[in-house]
Amino acid sequence: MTATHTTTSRRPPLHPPLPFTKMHGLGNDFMVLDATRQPIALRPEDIRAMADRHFGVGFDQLLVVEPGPSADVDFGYRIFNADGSEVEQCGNGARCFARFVHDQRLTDKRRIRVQTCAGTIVLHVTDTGNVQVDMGMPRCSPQEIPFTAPAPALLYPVAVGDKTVELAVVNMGNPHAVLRVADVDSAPVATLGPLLESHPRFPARVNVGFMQVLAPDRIRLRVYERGTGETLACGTGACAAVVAGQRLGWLGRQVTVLLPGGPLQIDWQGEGHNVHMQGPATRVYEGLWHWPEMPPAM
Ligand SMILES: N[C@@H](CCC[C@H](N)C(=O)O)C(=O)O
Repeated sequence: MTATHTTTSRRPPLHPPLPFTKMHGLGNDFMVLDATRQPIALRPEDIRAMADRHFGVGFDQLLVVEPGPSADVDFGYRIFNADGSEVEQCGNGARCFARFVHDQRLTDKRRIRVQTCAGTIVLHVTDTGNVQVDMGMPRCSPQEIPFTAPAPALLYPVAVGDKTVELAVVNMGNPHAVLRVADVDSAPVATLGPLLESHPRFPARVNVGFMQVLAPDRIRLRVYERGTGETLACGTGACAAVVAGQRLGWLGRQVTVLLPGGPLQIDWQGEGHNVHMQGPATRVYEGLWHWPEMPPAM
């Protein structure tokens, strides 16, 4: 999919409506487009218009299903945040992706290999309709996040305004910072989230997770997502929190992550292993996107 650039601010009047499916994974919601049957060209401003919760469809991320770019994968998967930025990975989106390609009869395979900007992931549709995702190997060195630090560590002090917070960093295809808090209900997600998201030590910006450890196999988590704001659930955020918590000795190998939208099961057998996630994927409705008339340039 390539962005189009035009010299006029008005779309051609007969631009056909675009079919889409609205889906969610534990309340992290998506507009899903099928670009396997027709090419779809969107500009960041189109995505922002679609994402608008009052004037558009409203979503946290836009997911685009594309033909597999090579013979060893079944599909391509592109992801855009509500602010129009393209991102490398989306865990809840991956589960909805699997459900979508089944519902649309694009494949009948139970094991689906998908190419993302961050590499290949493998999705497995279970008998119960849940989806298991092999999210690949986490990466934790500062340059892989990317994060500016003098040397690798498990926790980094980071100055934010007049405070210093301690955080772990994990790349799950996309960048995550994880902070441990005593109580997620009172955690400063709305204030610290955006400050860390755009902190100069994270040159590609970052998703910020606030984790409350209830037991070695149970955490609560809220995530302020890069390019979107706080969401009801973040799949890669859940994986990153479990990886960070396990490396720090706080968590075991199988953890239930309680997000505001519901629970995810995360399994990480430790260094050198891939992270596995399991959870639901829900179709909400099918719709047609009618291109808005753009206002004339002022
Ligand atoms: N909601 C997602 C993550 C989406 C991308 C993220 N906002 C980013 O910018 O990296 C998930 O479920 O993983």
